[in-house]
Amino acid sequence: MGISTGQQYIDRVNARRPDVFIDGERIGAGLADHPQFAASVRTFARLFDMQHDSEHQAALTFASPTTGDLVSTSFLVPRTEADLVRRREGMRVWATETNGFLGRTGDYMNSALTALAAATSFFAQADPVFGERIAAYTEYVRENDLLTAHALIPPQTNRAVPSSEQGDGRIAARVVEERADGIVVRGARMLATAAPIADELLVFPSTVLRGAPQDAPYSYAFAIPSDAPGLKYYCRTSMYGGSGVVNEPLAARYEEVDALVVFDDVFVPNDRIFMLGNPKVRNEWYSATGAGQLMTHQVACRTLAKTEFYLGLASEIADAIGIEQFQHIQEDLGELITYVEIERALLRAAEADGEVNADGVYLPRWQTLNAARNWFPKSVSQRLTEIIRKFSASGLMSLPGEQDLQHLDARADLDRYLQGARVDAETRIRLFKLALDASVSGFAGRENLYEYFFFGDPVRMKAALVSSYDRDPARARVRELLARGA
Ligand SMILES: Cc1cc2nc3c(=O)[nH]c(=O)nc-3n(C[C@H](O)[C@H](O)[C@H](O)COP(=O)(O)OP(=O)(O)OC[C@H]3O[C@@H](n4cnc5c(N)ncnc54)[C@H](O)[C@@H]3O)c2cc1C
Repeated sequence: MGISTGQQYIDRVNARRPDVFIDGERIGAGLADHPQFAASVRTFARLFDMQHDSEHQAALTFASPTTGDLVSTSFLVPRTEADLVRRREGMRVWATETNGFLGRTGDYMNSALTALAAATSFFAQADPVFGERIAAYTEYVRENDLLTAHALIPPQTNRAVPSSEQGDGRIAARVVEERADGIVVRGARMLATAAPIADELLVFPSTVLRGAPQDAPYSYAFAIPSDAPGLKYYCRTSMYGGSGVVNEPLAARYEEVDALVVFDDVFVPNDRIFMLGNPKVRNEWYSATGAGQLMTHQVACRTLAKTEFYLGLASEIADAIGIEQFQHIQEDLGELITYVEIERALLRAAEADGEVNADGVYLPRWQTLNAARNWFPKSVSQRLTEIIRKFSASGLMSLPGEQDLQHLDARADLDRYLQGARVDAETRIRLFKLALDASVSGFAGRENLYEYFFFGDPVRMKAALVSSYDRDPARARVRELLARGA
């Protein structure tokens, strides 16, 4: 079958029966038409359609190795640097279309699946059958062009103790029964973005939490359809207020729902279980399989597109209200340019310095990507919004609604008093509404939080960076200098 159209994706969303709670309503079907989900579904549908667009098809697709049908480039197993570049070209198209605001485009988890499906030696440590299952599952997702969401971390009840000790061990999702044909899972996972409108939910290990031997019931990796019986989603209130693309230009397009996921005795058949028990092997799920590398490569493409967007937005604002000549404004514009160029350089360096692993997969250089994923959340992402607020100042609040512009009694005042240095009032209002949605609105606040915690807790990620980085050569040079004679 190969690549889906947007309509096929919408039909799938409407055909499913997920158990979804939002704002006091329990929705059992028809999510694509529901006001809380319709906008995000439309955006994802547009991404599916782009795969059929002659302008983008060469970048977004390749011929399936099993059927010859066109499938997403995010499933291309990189064997050479050129393959990695090809993957990046595909990811760049979607990241540019969504300006980096949509974190759950299909290529993110497709990248993880691609690496896991090729990680034969990793799965051989536990049981090769897990490797065979995830390869078959990845082929299923690839050939049917399914959208996957993921849930990785246990609820935040008490971070001072492991999952096995939270609420008598009855809070975090755990295996409560092992049957001949599969497992039964009960409990919760903290958050899954876009899960109610995805086709499949991947319930994989956390990127930062490490399992100890007593965590065996909490140690697993599996996939289920997003409307599997017993699965429930408790969604947060939407960040999109429903007032249209002029008033909420980003939220109206890129709001992704986030949801607490509850497993009420969910049955997972054997062919969808990719790891069971074995916390030690599970701890290396991302690092020893290449999944961490391919996922981070996708994220680095996305965050580059986002940083470029903020550079464009800051430049438009500076020009619109005549502040570009001030030195501190130029300093910030220079900072944004530097971010864009460093991010681009990190991506290229990771690709160029990649290596072929034991399974013959050419992976981007981890140390470079690890630096990128530690650097962006704390140093770059928070500055993007801060710079827009600083440039825009009260312009972010002096913003009448779209309807006021149409009011005959108001129009003359608004045209006069809200014009910019080089733009008319209507253009300026639209630009500043975009700035508001990019820096101050609920949508912007959620994006800030998202980027900060995207890969996990930045504090523990930094600790992992330090412990995994080979500092010996640098330390040896210091010792050598100290030992030198005159
Ligand atoms: C908008 C958004 C979307 C998300 N989407 C998804 C998704 O689709 N799928 C998914 O699986 N996850 C998702 N997440 C969750 C994300 O992975 C987590 O936010 C991240 O891993 C941090 O975990 P936490 O939120 O539970 O924070 P916690 O671990 O509870 O941390 C809270 C605070 O306590 C500190 N802390 C806690 N424990 C320790 C410790 N042992 N050592 C030092 N400091 C500690 C942290 O530094 C932090 O400051 C999303 C998060 C956000 C904000």
